[in-house]
Amino acid sequence: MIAIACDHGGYVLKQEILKHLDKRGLAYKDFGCDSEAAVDYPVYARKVTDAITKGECERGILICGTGIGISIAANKVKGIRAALCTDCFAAEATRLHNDANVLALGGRVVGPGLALKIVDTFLDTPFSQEERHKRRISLIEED
Ligand SMILES: O=C[C@H](O)[C@H](O)[C@H](O)COP(=O)(O)O
Repeated sequence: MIAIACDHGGYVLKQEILKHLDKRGLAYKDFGCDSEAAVDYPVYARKVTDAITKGECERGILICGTGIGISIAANKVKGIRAALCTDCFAAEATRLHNDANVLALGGRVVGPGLALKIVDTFLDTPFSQEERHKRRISLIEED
């Protein structure tokens, strides 16, 4: 199950991503927002990180205007590894190396064509399971 949320700056791109997930038959929970009316991105980041930390969802997608604020907010939560990606190389690498569990996108940065490729790359790439990457992720998780 994929948790997805956005602020007003990511709303239009989120609609494209939802259509794409529907086409692919992938299950998701949409935690809002539901229009282009201004909202506060930390609130929506928390909805997705809660769904992941509670075990309701395995992966998350967060979208704000730049992807920056919403990824900063998400990364404050222990166990969340949110990666802001603007290309497919980064999306693949962050799954292989960081086992990122949240993809952050900037609705004012990437167009829908590229964004959907980034989403597919993120969702379809497994963690490499290599020891050096596991060790580094453990170090991140230490307090
Ligand atoms: O990092 C923050 C996000 O990009 C927000 O989407 C952005 O700051 C919202 O800006 P505004 O309130 O001017 O639409």
